Amino acid sequence: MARKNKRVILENLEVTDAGAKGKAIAKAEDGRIVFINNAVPGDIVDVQTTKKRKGFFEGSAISFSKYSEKRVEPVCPHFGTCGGCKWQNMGYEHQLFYKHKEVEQNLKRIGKIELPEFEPILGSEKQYFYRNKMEFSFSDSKWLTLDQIRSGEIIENRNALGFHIPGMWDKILDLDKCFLQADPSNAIRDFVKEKAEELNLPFFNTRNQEGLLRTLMIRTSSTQEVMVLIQFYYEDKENRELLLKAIAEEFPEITSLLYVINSKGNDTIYDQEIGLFYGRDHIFEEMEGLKFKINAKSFYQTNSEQAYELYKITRDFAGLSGNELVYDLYTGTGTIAQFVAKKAKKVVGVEAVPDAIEAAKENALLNNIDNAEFYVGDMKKVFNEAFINTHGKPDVVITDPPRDGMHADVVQQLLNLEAQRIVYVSCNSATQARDLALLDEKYKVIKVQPVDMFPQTHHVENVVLLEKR
Ligand SMILES: C[S@@+](CC[C@H](N)C(=O)[O-])C[C@H]1O[C@@H](n2cnc3c(N)ncnc32)[C@H](O)[C@@H]1O
Repeated sequence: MARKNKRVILENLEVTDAGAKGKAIAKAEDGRIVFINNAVPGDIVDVQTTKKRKGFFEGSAISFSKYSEKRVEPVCPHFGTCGGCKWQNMGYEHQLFYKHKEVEQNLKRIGKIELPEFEPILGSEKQYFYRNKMEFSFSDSKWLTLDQIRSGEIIENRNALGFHIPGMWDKILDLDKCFLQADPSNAIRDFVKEKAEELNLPFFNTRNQEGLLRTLMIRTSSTQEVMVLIQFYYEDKENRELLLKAIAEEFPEITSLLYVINSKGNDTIYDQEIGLFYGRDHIFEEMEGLKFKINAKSFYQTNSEQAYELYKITRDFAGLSGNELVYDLYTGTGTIAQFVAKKAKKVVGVEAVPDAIEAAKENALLNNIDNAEFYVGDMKKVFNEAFINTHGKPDVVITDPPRDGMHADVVQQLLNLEAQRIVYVSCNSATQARDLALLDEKYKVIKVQPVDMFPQTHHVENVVLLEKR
């Protein structure tokens, strides 16, 4: 194993592409692909390898003999250390180009199906401060940069509140500023850290599982409401209340101040009881007059403005006239279902998470939507003949599965169903391409529209319209 990964330096590589997990791509002299961190297409670089396999290398650019014209100066002081925005050093028009290219290559190479000309990728109007939800971790063992270590300076305060260093479960980057969520996000995070230190509250140590403060979640919304949740490792009522009271006083714009006492090994809150310190236990998002109630555990698309664009494309591709029975598979909290309900006879949403279905039903009531029904279930199990007999054969199916795509049994059931149209929304065009290849037996791809929901990252959403042959 050690031999396999023996580090070498590959000199003078011309970076020609970007894609796979945000890495830049070049070809080594022996023809092997090299996946490179910290480089941009057009750079000429020397690469220190970190991984060596039969068909490829992985590594980081260590010196540059030419800088690409596609480069821009990253705005964030944490670029390069923080794993969040790997493409911040590439102009936005180039980010869009490589996202579009990745979708196209996946659909062509993996799908191997007949494709129409793609719609140009839809960029996000906001390229920074577009997220409505951020989660930060507390740690008493802050990540030190190489410069800090080399300086020999003794850094006594190792408290941090920020993001995990990529690939390091116990090391947290202490953030000065993050460009992903609009104010008051940065101000709240900074204040919480300062106040916690003033109160001498211990930051968490993941390795030893000790310390009081675990995570901070901030949600902002298009209705200008703000939700803040602090996760504690154990109950220390006096200090918990001191900290939360100080936050409430400093930020009157917070409409929902929550806490969790979580003594488990991991810090997911989904199986934990949420405590309400101040305000309501939820905030609202609004889209085209529809209201969506969001609690601490709710899923909601993290780029609200671009989610609206994505949903409009989805509804447009569905081509509804008002008479159709629509299935919305993997419906989450039923946002797409409610978004298309006005234009359909009836919508049936299916989702595996019971809480999400509860929220979908509550939101439908809130929005006076009486032609949408929601059911809990694992698609692979519930999407059967009995389900179809109960709810009817759909005219249109909208499907928005997780990154793994659809289970082969679900695809087979879609083939059996023979709905006139399928609109396939995906956050992973590789698995989408695999599923499209299976659907090709009965469906032709009519339209393809990539959408950028996450500027500065390599992630890309893709909407495909299929029609029955
Ligand atoms: C990409 S999200 C789509 C959410 C929703 N369409 C939206 O725009 O908010 C995928 C959803 O699929 C659900 N899911 C994952 N696996 C599932 C399965 N096997 N059966 C049903 N739902 C599943 C997840 O819980 C998640 O809500």
